Amino acid sequence: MKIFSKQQIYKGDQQTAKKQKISSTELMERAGMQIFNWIHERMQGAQVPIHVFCGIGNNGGDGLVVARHLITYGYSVHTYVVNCSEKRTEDFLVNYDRIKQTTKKWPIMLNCEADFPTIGPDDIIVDAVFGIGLNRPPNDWVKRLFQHFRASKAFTLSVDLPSGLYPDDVPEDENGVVWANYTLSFQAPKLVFFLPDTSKYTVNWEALDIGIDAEFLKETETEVELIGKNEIFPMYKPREKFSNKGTYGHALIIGGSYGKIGAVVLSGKAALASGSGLVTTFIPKCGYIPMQSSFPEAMTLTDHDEEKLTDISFDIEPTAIGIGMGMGTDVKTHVAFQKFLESNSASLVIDADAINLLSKHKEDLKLLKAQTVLTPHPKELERLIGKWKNDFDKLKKAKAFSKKHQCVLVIKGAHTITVFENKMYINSTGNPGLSTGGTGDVLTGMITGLICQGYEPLMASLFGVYLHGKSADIAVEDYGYQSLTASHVIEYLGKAYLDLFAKPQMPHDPDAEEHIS
Ligand SMILES: NC(=O)C1=CN([C@@H]2O[C@H](COP(=O)(O)OP(=O)(O)OC[C@H]3O[C@@H](n4cnc5c(N)ncnc54)[C@H](O)[C@@H]3O)[C@@H](O)[C@H]2O)[C@H](O)CC1
Ligand SMILES: [K+]
Repeated sequence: MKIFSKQQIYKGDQQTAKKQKISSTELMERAGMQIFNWIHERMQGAQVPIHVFCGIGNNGGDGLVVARHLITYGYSVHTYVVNCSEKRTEDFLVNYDRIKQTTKKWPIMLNCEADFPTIGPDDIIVDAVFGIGLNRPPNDWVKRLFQHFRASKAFTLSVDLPSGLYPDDVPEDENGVVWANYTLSFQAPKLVFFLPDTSKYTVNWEALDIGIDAEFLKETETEVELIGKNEIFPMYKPREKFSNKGTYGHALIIGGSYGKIGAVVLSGKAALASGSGLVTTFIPKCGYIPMQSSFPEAMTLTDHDEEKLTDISFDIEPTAIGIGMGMGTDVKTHVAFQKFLESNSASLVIDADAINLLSKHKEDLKLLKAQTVLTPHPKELERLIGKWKNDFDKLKKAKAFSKKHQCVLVIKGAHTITVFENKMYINSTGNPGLSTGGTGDVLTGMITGLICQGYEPLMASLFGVYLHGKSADIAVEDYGYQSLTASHVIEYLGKAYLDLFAKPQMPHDPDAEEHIS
């Protein structure tokens, strides 16, 4: 699913109005009507007080449309105008007139803290104060209004995005933002729903189809995409009938040190379970017996050093190599890694200590072949690209790094973001059960295994990250967040593959569109 920038959203509105020969007021009516339908479907006329807070821009206009329909359907509605500026938009004014013609209970003007209404914990707040047009922090009294919402504990439904959130920046003050239970976003979600700094402002989100011009949606190239089953399924490469283990490549997993052989076991098993035809592991000598006994499907090569990697040489021709898990950063290991990079010609996935070695010796980065995949967690990323001011700065730096070194950066997190040159892909699967040792090793193995089967490194990364999260989502049903382990993610990989063929995700299936951020 495409995630549009603020400028693209405004352009899409204009193009829609022009192509469909409707006014912007009619588009607002459609948007507000969708929100009303969503509420009405769930509330079925229940007489719970609904407080609709409207700003003075078009987000406020949407709020006035919602309030008008709620009033017409007999709900218990209190409408307020958050009077924070004199500059009302035209469509706000049209809808301000319309609501005054619908009810004698006109919207109440809020100008300062003394005007705040009492909101009960069982009431509902509709937050339509600011949308994507916010261009400066809200006034102090408006910030206090947002804190008043939060203190009330009422269910808060935000229109388009939680007020006080910019679509393309991080707010400086978390008290200046509405903390929503649910956000109904028009047409597509916003990038801020997925970033660590800003995802906390809405527990759930859903995108409502407001009929934006289909050609605009199809033709507009976005910088950001949300990756779900609809995007992943077309990438899937079916297994051929007349195939053998050689058809699906040979993965080589290089890593481990004394006490950290398990990381390579997990990675190798994940490469195999993702479908690689053959798997060889390359580890220090001390890991030979544990590896052979715990992972009989793998072939094993060893370094001549007992406890660490000092000389990465082998006489096999792997299709793809995953390197770094449990490897340590010993000086001798660094020399071996550097020599390996100089001579390697296979596709490469770099993880953990191999990333740390690259961060420590930035001159080695020039040894990376185009489309090398790096899979850092946030701390490893910081060592690699330097500190960032906020998530947007992080993404800017990550894009510059990817462009400079022509590599695929898989930034691991609650919503893993894969960056390649100027594009960013946000993963939609996974859960907090994945916050446990070894899951990163499993991901590296999976991406390596997918490259072995002929997936391009970027596709392998997107597919791997998706399947890894999906496997955890299925496994968590049996194990719960606390007990989920990296081994379960490998064990359930088959179910994650099968899920690709389960009931297709319908574009308008409400279950499919509800998301926890
Ligand atoms: N396709 C769609 O997504 C549609 C979206 N709609 C809604 O329109 C808003 C965007 O409306 P806009 O008028 O551009 O801005 P906002 O309502 O978000 O509000 C900002 C408003 O207020 C001024 N302003 C900005 N910052 C502040 C501030 N700190 N204090 C006071 N005033 C401020 C600014 O000048 C704006 O005028 C979008 O989110 C949707 O909700 C359409 O209704 C339908 C199509
Ligand atoms: K809002």
